[in-house]
Amino acid sequence: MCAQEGYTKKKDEQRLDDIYTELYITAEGDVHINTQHEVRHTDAFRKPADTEKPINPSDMFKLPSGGYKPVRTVLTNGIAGIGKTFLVRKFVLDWAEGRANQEVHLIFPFTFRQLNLWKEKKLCLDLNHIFTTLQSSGNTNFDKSEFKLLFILDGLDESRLQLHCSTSNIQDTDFDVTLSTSVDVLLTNLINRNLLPSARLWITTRPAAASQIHSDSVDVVTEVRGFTDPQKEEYFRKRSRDKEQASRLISHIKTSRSLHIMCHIPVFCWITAMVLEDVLKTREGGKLPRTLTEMYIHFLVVQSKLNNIKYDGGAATDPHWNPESRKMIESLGKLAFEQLQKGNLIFYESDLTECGINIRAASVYSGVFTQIFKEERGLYQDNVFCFVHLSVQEFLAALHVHLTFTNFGVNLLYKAPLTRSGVNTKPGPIRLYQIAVNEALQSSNGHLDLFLRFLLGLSLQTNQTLLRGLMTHTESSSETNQETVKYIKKKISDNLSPERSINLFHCLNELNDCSLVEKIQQYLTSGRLSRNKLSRAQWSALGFILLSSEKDLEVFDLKKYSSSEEALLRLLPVVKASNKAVLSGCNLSERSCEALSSVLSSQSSSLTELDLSNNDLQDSGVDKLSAGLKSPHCRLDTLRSGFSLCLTDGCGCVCVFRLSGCLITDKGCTSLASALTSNPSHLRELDLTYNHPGGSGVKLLSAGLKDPHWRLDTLRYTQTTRAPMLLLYACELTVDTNTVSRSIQLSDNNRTMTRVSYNHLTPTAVTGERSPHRFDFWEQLLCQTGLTGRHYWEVEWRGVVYISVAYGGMRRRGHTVHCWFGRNDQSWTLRCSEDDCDSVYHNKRKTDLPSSSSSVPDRVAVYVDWPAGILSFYRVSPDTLIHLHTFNTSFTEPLYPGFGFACSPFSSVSLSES
Ligand SMILES: Nc1ncnc2c1ncn2[C@@H]1O[C@H](COP(=O)(O)OP(=O)(O)OP(=O)(O)O)[C@@H](O)[C@H]1O
Repeated sequence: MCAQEGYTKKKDEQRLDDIYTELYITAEGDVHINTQHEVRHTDAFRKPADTEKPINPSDMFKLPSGGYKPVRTVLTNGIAGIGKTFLVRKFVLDWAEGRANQEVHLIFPFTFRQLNLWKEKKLCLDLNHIFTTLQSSGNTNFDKSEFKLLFILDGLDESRLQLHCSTSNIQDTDFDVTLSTSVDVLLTNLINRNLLPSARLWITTRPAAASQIHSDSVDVVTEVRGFTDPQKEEYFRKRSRDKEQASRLISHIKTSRSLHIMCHIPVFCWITAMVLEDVLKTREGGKLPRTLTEMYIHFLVVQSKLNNIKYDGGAATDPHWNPESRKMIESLGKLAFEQLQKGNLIFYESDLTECGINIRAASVYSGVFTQIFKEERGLYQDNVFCFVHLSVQEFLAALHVHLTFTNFGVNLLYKAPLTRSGVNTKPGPIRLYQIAVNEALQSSNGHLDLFLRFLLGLSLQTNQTLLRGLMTHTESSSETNQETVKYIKKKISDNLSPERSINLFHCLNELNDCSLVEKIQQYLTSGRLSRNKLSRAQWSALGFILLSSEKDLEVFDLKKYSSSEEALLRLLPVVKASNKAVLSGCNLSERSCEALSSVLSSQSSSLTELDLSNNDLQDSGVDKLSAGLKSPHCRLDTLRSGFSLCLTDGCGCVCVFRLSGCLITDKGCTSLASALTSNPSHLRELDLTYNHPGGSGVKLLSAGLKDPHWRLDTLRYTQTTRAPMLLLYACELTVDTNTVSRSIQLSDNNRTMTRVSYNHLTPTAVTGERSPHRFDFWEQLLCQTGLTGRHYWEVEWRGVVYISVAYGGMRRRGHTVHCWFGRNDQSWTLRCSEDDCDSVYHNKRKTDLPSSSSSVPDRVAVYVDWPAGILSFYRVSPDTLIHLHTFNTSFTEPLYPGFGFACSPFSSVSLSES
């Protein structure tokens, strides 16, 4: 099988096997298509993979969860140019050559591009004939057939057919295969399982069009993610026979972070290879293209130059553009735009003629611009044409709109009535971009998304300069760009689907908008889009934008995106590219440590400072991190677990590793010591404050200090002591008697609260008049003053109690959970029973705590750092504090200390003297 990579005709004969580079493919844990419908949980989706495991292309029809349920329909998502079509071809080739999927007897590979040509034509499925020929038995019942069929439908986003597959109420109809019918009906029935339910079906699509198929019709969703770093290199090495040139190309790409990142998209690799081969020939170094638009402009210029030399006898030093090539780009642009608007990706001779392309010269055109415009033999032997890649059509279409606007003042997107002169009036460049944004947002299958990115990219002065000679004059103003940025941001704030918002982020990136990173942070923390609503693919798209944006990722602060493990795992490449990662208080667990360990041991990681404080990583997590520390690639030289900051030693490569409040004990220390023994040359400073390293852990590490092979010269391991807490932050609590439930008795000058049952109520129990502030069902109370600074208090308890803090607005009336500490988003609570503190609650979420020592008094300390969003609970032993749990959040209102009591009688809390 030959690869059509947009090569010249001769190179078209390249074998697919020779240039095919493995792609990174994953299984989606959820179906992010059809967000408006409930997601169907089949076995395939039920088990979200902990860490993404790549799928082997030949395993496309196996359940990612490893089950044995037969898979009928696989939907493969992937952004433009990520390699879906190549993957399909490779799959078919491997099957045809007997390398994989041999249980399939026949494969029918279709592209929607071809299928569109059959639109409105009546067809009779010739399966009858195929089957009777195949089956000597004469069995015509397809579903009882021993023959396994596979239908591949590539490029759903290119479909112009009327498919009715997006709803879940699919009617079961008997489908008569002997009758002729339209291709739309055939495909609808095939996808909806009415036709050939036992045949396999593989559909590929760009993500925005995936919603055309309801999740009920899909068993497994996979995603093509493009190339990993090693795969990128492999691509360039395979492509170029000249090893030295390949190496130069690779190291050149690595000099630009954004270019290197963009090269995870294969089509971008292809274009980059062509542009850089030219750049490297003509000049060393120079500024490398950074954005998609920039790269495609270079691509166009290189093509024009090559063709001038090849066909017009020109020289390399000639101007890039001459009247013929200008005219040709104008015609091709017109064709690209007009057909894109109609949704056509394949054109007939008449389409070419309409755009001023002389049909007799078409072959010359395709020869001249082989890599842009390709002639294909149609199904009915008509000559049909298409661009070598859809993205090239999208780019030329945007260029056409841009050139028509700057050269002639005509806004092709403006749909107002024509003026007397027959052209649309020009409502100004700002309007042009606004209309383009609106049009792209209105498209149901996202067919204008990439077009919009290119159009906005072309509005930049720097990009227009690259097109000198093609444009009669440039038209760019920073005011227009700012207005457009503002408009896009406003649109992002509207309730858009994640796919749409992500495309708008790409647009901001094309416009070099420096507030892009903040906008993404805002978008995620605003709560409009919770982490649960984002699919893996969408997270990785955001990560990609962050990485390719201009803004330096010096410090990556996870909290600014989402304080969650999910977010960390999805944004791991961003962590890897940052110098410092602040991951404190993000609810991370051992799972994150495993992933971070791989970052630490990665050769390409830039990470030199890592803050993991206030996460319950425990010893098992530290064990995982230690594995990363052992790696010879680890650049870490300071491992820190205290609140204090580590200073760099001026020799670069200093990594601050904070593990404060991470519940590390002797065991964790042993892992760290073992990591340092096998790789002693990096870690210079180790700070284990606010953990519980215990005597033996400290002893092990202290011994390392004296070991001449260890680089470690500072070890900190202080336990949290009470004295400074009491001294600095102690606060006096006063019960707010208006809030006290009627089953609570106050005594000892209101410093002791005891839960009593109604029949034990004494005159000293609260009997005050009905107060709207009183808890009328739950046996709870609040204290008087709302706290907004740093505060520390201690209480002693008996029985079962809830030591809490709450916002003043927490509801008091009724027996709903809204009034119960910890069961709403207005309060946080620690549950202590008999002589242990076993769990914490917030917003109905319960976290179990490991058993704390029962040999210490029944006394609990609470520390609130309101500005930092920290709420910590400790057990109090005579002079140290044993950390129980820390909530990390952003407090939005003053916090009122409170206490709740369970039904066990005579539970009590006493406030300690400060
Ligand atoms: N596995 C691969 N090995 C080598 N080159 C690849 C590979 N995958 C893609 N390419 C290159 O990228 C180009 C685009 O790939 P392909 O057409 O498969 O993308 P696509 O995902 O189908 O894009 P679209 O959604 O825009 O149709 C190919 O023409 C080829 O040059």
